[in-house]
Amino acid sequence: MSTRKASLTDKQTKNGTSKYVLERCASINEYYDIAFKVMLLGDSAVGKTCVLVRFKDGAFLGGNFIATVGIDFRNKVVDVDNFKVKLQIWDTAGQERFRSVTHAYYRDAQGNLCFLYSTSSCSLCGKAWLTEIHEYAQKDVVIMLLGNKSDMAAERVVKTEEGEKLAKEYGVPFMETSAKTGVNVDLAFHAIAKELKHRATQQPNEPKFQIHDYIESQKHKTGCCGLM
Ligand SMILES: Nc1nc2c(ncn2[C@@H]2O[C@H](COP(=O)(O)OP(=O)(O)OP(=O)(O)O)[C@@H](O)[C@H]2O)c(=O)[nH]1
Repeated sequence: MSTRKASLTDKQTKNGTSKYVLERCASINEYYDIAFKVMLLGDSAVGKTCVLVRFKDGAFLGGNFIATVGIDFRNKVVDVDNFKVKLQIWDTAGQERFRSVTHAYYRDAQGNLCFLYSTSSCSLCGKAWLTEIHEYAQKDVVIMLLGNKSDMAAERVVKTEEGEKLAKEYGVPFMETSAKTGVNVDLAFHAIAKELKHRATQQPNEPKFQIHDYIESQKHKTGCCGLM
């Protein structure tokens, strides 16, 4: 975890009044209070890159599938209870041949989003990834299980209940996402950001943040599509 504040500079406006302006570069993403690293894990083609692009740019990468080579990352700053939380999100390659590259990044990540594939019969893939997280990641890493491609109802093989059962077995939250429609994508990242921020700033007498309850309350509040 690292923290940084953009510097405040006292500047004169045209009418002589002074006001604070944030000194920052071209991107608003430069300013944040606290930062965390989050890894996206799962088999090749489950949709890790597409979910990340949906969250970062609000767009869907359709068309030809181009597999990630090694590892890539993107940053996004989200608002959590008046805190600017920067998520540095590592998009890992799902292909087996890059596994040793991925292993090297586990120890620095505070959050892991583990992807299931709702349209593949590989319901046990999620289990393999969760086992791997327990082997390589920090002990207190925040984990979430996602069933992506929920929009492909006709091709669905893994049932919602199977994802829920697996998540319950490992004591982690579960939700179904779609990079195509955007369903629950923002909610997944916001929930992770909120949990990480609470853990980092929680006062001894403050109640623990309940990520499961938060997800359920937001799902109901926002209907089909997660946080707007
Ligand atoms: N219908 C639908 N297609 C999706 C969704 N997410 C991803 N795809 C498609 O699935 C394919 C694989 O998506 P990627 O995001 O590249 O998969 P990945 O998990 O990053 O794969 P690797 O880089 O090999 O690990 C692409 O053709 C996407 O367009 C989704 O939610 N719905």
